[in-house]
Amino acid sequence: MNETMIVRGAPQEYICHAGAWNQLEEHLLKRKLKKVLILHGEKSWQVAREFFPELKEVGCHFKHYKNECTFENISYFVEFIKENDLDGIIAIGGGKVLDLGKAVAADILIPVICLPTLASTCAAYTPLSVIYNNEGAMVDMLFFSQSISLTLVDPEVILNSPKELLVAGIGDTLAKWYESNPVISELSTYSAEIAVAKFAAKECRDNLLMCSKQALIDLENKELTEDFIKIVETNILLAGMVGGFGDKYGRTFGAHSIHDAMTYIPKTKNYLHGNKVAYGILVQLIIEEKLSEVSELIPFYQEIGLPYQFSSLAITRDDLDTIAKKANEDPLMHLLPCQVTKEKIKQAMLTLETI
Ligand SMILES: NC(=O)c1ccc[n+]([C@@H]2O[C@H](COP(=O)([O-])OP(=O)(O)OC[C@H]3O[C@@H](n4cnc5c(N)ncnc54)[C@H](O)[C@@H]3O)[C@@H](O)[C@H]2O)c1
Ligand SMILES: [Zn+2]
Repeated sequence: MNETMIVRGAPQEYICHAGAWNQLEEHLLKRKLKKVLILHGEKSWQVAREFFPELKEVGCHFKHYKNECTFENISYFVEFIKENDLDGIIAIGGGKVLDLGKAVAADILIPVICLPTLASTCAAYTPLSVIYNNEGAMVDMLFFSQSISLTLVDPEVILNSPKELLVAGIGDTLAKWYESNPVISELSTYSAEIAVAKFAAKECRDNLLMCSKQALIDLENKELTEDFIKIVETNILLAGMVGGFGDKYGRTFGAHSIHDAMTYIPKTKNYLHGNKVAYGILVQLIIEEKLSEVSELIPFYQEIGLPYQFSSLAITRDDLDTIAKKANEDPLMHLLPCQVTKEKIKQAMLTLETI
């Protein structure tokens, strides 16, 4: 293997423990930040505000964002920061608000501090943002040359998040292994970067299969346990490492191609990203003729409530041709080391229905 790979960094500092947010002001002062924008979502702030520490020496401008992480929102907050002469951003909430905070900070090269309120994505780890338009369609993905300055994960805050978002995060993170492994396995030798990505992807799968059930019970009982913290860190930190180190070998392949194709069926809009990706993992495994892995995963899906049949995602047989066609048009689908056709994709979805 002789190709250039880019390792995209972790946050400059990543700290995860109960009460981690309480040291926020110390971290701001260490960074010589004096006046910051506190960017938050609406629903997430209802949960986050009771955990957010009082800042005595640092000036704060609280603003909540609306809609999506759009280019318009990025420009709006860039201007707001310039007008108010602010020197840093604290982004609090789910993946969308963290992505917005990172994109604004990267545009004017000021530090961004991420305080996740969900463990549904690795957005609190990665130096990249997914950009949408106002209608909610994804339009771009921006990679930044600056890392997040600090990620403060307080698992106690995440213990107050909705169960279905953690389940979806588990589905999305599970794909890290099932998508990267077939592509990495094709390489006769691989670099140190890919070795780290592969290790992280395997840890993701092993932790999720081992600890998810208990972590979801703990979430329901609001009990901060080792299993719960393990799942939080798996979805945020380990998931981020797969893409961060694996570069194009750690990105999204088959399962996400199925997900993306499903987004062309409007009635699936209300189903969470991670749920559709989880379904896509099973379709991908059938295309790869790994039926024993499908049989191993289905009891896990049943246990934690991930969908394994298209009917659970409001899809009917009439939609299968569209999904198969769209997925087959995605070049990433064809990075899988087996022949993929639209007939094979459709047949995989039909086979899954019978398992
Ligand atoms: N940058 C990256 O590396 C990366 C990776 C994966 C996904 N993403 C992006 O992340 C976004 C998805 O993120 P998400 O799944 O976190 O969803 P989200 O940010 O849309 O949040 C989902 C909903 O949950 C609410 N919420 C947040 N915290 C809450 C809490 N504690 N309690 C109750 N409600 C709460 C939010 O207000 C929102 O309504 C997408 O835009 C996706 O493209 C980015
Ligand atoms: Zn995903």
